[in-house]
Amino acid sequence: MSSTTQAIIEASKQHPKPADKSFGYGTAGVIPDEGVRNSVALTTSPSNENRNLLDSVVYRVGLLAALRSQNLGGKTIGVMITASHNGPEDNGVKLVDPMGEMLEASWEVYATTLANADSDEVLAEEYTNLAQKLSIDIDPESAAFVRPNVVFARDTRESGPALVQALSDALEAVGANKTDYNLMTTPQLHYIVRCINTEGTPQAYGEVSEEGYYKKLAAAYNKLMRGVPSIGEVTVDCANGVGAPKLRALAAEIGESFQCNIVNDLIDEPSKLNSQCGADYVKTQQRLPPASHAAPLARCASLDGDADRLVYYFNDSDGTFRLLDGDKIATLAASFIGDLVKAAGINTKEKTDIKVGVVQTAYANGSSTSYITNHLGLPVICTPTGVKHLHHAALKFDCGVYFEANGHGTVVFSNAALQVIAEHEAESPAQATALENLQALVDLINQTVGDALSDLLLVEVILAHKRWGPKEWDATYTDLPNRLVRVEVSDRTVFKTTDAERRLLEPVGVQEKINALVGKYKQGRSFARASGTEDAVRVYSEAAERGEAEELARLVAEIVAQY
Ligand SMILES: CC(=O)N[C@H]1[C@@H](OP(=O)(O)O)O[C@H](CO)[C@@H](O)[C@@H]1O
Ligand SMILES: [Mg+2]
Repeated sequence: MSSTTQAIIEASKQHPKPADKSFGYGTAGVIPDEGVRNSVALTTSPSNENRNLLDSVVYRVGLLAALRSQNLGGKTIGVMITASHNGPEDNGVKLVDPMGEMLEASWEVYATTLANADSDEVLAEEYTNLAQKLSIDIDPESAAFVRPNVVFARDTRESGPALVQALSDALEAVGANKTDYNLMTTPQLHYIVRCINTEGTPQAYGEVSEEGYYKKLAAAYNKLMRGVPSIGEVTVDCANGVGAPKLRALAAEIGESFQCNIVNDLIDEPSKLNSQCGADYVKTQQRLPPASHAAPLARCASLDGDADRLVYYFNDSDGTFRLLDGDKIATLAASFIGDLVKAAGINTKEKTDIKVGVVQTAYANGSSTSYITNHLGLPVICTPTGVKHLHHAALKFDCGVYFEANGHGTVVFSNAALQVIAEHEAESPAQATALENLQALVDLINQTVGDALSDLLLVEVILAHKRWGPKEWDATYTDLPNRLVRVEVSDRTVFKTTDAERRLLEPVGVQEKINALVGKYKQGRSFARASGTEDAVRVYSEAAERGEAEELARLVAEIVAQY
């Protein structure tokens, strides 16, 4: 047995895997998937149970992060400890690949294999097998040994520090270089990883530090706001999570051109995380967080617990709540960028065409899809749920705008587009201004992953440029009434979909029944798919009238419930 495997076994004894538990990789690229966490949270001593459960998972993910780094010649890999918008007693861990993307999908199975190894010895064996399969030399004494580089951070959850210890123990066992970035938002860690791996290259993404992140965003924001009158304060609900101190630091760096009123910033009270606040609360409850006391027509936004989701909303003059979700953010961003590209004169020259496109999931409101296609004249791609799918599809465009309806998304530019934007020569002062704005926009947007802080600044810039309040933004198109229902079934795995999850292949015959129902409703659309994060099937429906959308959802849910 090598000294490394011996060290792995020794350290693993401090982080034993709970018997009778198995772990999976969820839709969000988190292990364990949210279903496992949530079911654990129901036990009598939730936080202790959770901590024990995840301890072994995080230790093993640490081993995998090191292997991933070695497999990529020593490139730096990121590990983020967070459970996002979920309850404070939950936690999870995600890996970040070198360019700041989520872990390549083919590696998810390795994560699952290591996480589920039954004993310390089996774990060491699986680790060795994996290293062999990937031709990685794991002996630090060997000449071919590549020292792994791993950086990590956590959100504000109480279980975070103990899990960081588990991670750290794994990295030490395999002789990795490690840097602890302590508290960070998920997108900040993605930024750091990309900066490290591109440092000193023509693609250098920014200064490798949290300050560097603030400086980059602040400079871009201030450039875009030059000569643009302020549209006043935005109220931001930070879900009582890590986004609060980070937004405050960002706002301080920007200065007076960005006015925000931060609410729900109690990070010293961990039980308040995502409780009665945050992007998920607002989206699912369709109401203001009780702590926000916004005046009618005042702009409000909510982040989630790790600040990678953003939704906007306002109360109309008559008091009705209006949500400006990820679809509205995507359409706003796509139209603004499309206009800038045109105004910069880029698309008039055949060779330097920049094709802007939008990526959505089946949960995007049908009205948003029609608006993008018919009004903005831009192509739309629909992918399965989960940002890893959207991000991948967005890379097919020169400029790909992707958002899930729940507010997770960003804009990605291809290298060719970046080059055109950097080198294009403006032919008039108006073109020059548009071009400068486009160049600043590239810096303002966190292209590694959906980033609530970066997206917030993006929306603020666009609204200021358009001189729009939330009502004008909301008026761009009217959402079709819709309904999302959660149906508990005995085995959700029997629901198999195709066509970006919009149609069921199995159980056989169910799709035909859904089709027959949908046909009866004006502008009706409905689909059912197994959730990747909860033990349930989700049914979505929309139709021209509220009552019809509700009825359609109920009837489709009844069909699903029979299985
Ligand atoms: C309808 C819906 O909102 N689904 C969410 C939810 O996935 P499900 O697979 O539907 O449970 O959690 C994912 C992770 O946060 C998120 O990416 C996705 O949008
Ligand atoms: Mg999140």
